[in-house]
Amino acid sequence: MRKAGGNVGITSIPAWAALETHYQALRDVHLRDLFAQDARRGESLTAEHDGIYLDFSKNRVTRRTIDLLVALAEARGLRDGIEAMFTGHRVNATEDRAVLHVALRAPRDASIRVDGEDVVPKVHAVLERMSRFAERVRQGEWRGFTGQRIRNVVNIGIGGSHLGPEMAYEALRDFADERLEFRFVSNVDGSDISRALRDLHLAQTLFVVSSKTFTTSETLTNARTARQWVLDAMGDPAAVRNHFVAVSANPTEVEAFGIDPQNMFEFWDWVGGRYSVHSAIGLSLMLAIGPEHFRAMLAGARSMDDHFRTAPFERNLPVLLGLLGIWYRNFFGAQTHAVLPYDQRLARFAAYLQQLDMESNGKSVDWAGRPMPVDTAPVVWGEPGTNGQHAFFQMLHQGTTLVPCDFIGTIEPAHGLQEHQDLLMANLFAQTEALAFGKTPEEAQREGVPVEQLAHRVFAGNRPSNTLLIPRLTPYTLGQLIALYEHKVFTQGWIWGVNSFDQWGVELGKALANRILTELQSDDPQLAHDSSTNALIERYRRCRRR
Ligand SMILES: O=P(O)(O)OC[C@H]1O[C@](O)(CO)[C@@H](O)[C@@H]1O
Repeated sequence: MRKAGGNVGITSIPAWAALETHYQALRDVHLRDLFAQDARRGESLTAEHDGIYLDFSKNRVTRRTIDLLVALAEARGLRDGIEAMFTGHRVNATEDRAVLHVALRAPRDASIRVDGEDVVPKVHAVLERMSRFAERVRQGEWRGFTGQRIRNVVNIGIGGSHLGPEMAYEALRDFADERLEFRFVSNVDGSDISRALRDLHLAQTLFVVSSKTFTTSETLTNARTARQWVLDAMGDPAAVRNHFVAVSANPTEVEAFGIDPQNMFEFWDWVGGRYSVHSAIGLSLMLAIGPEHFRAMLAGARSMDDHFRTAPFERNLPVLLGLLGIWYRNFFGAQTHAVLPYDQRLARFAAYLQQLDMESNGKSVDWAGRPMPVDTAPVVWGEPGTNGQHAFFQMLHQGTTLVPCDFIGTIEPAHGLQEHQDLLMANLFAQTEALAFGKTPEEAQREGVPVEQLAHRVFAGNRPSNTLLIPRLTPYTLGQLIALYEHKVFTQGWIWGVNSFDQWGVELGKALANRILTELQSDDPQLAHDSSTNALIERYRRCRRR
């Protein structure tokens, strides 16, 4: 099969050269002029799918830019890449694995084969097991060891086994069963688990240990601590059965940890950790919002999957977001990308996207191991509006760095405070307008700004943004939003020609930490690191509590 981005270096193809030339002509054109030249720009440079509206008119592009970017996607074989992913080809070439998070939301009657086996029935079988289990806990049938009803659920996981469920739980709390309390523990820093458990009654607490590999040291350390506390509280190893379930792709390690495989919910090596929120990794979320809402989230993601697979690139939301990202990263040299949800419920969305984007495309070699001739993943970051406006927006408006932004707004809130909502949305629209159009010295002077302050009080503008509007934040629309960004990341990775589905870059630090851990816990003076690391270890050893 063809690999990501074909075999020719991205900068050597005519589509890239055409974009270079076009960039030279457009780089100094102001958004003010682009809007002045086309009165309908704000309506025409938009795209919509199933209620999700994207306004990309406040980008430094013309229709021709989009055509050239689409031509780049075509030249890099994106259409084939999408088909390869959706049909179970091993697009994760370095790990020789299929990439099938889309199978997690495939309808029951679909068929997607990996090594000749249809994976869709397996997906639905696990979903049904999860649903039965979630209902038993929510109805109070699944009890703690001493017979008490489960009131607290603690998800223990990290990275993809944490960020997705935590983000989605925060987003969808309005749909959650209020009789249950949810906590998400990830950091190996003991303050995380001790704070999470401090006020919980362990006899009423269920731990969901989530780890694809079930070898991740942070998760296993936290899970061992939780297990010990449960054993101390209940005084009987049999209590583990009532208080611990696992979500994993590794039944052997789950059993070795002491969790009955009957209490394990499975997913598979063709689901990447950062793409796993729709798998059994979503169990804690399902416990919170219930199986029906969880299935609605899958349906939303499926709607975006179908759109990504079939819509023409110039109207394809994930493809457009991906192409615009490439335009800024590779032609304007933008180093970061801000994601700014004007919805407090999406407070963890940027953190979730950081892993999705940066762990996927933060690569400096292509799929064949050749050095990348162009930059790949930007630094993804962000905070909800309007909070960010009172923190870092100064830099977005007047700093020396170009930061393309995605603004995400929800039209209808879940609360009835319409005045708050109008103010929130007024701020969102105002920010995108201010970033794009700025304020000229003449405008500032007309407002009475004294000449000596003029330089400080003008806004250059021409700072690009996308605006995404969603009708309501529901399980369905959250599913759409997650799939939108998953496919944006795929689009970029495929066009750049990197493998978006491995993460070897996290291994070196892990291996060194294991070695240093032994050294921290021994008095052997022999240290063979660099002088800085040696001195830090020695200082810690001298001062640490014994
Ligand atoms: O689910 P696991 O196997 O515990 O891994 C957790 C996370 O660790 C990573 O492997 C990187 O350290 C991520 O890709 C993954 O989401």
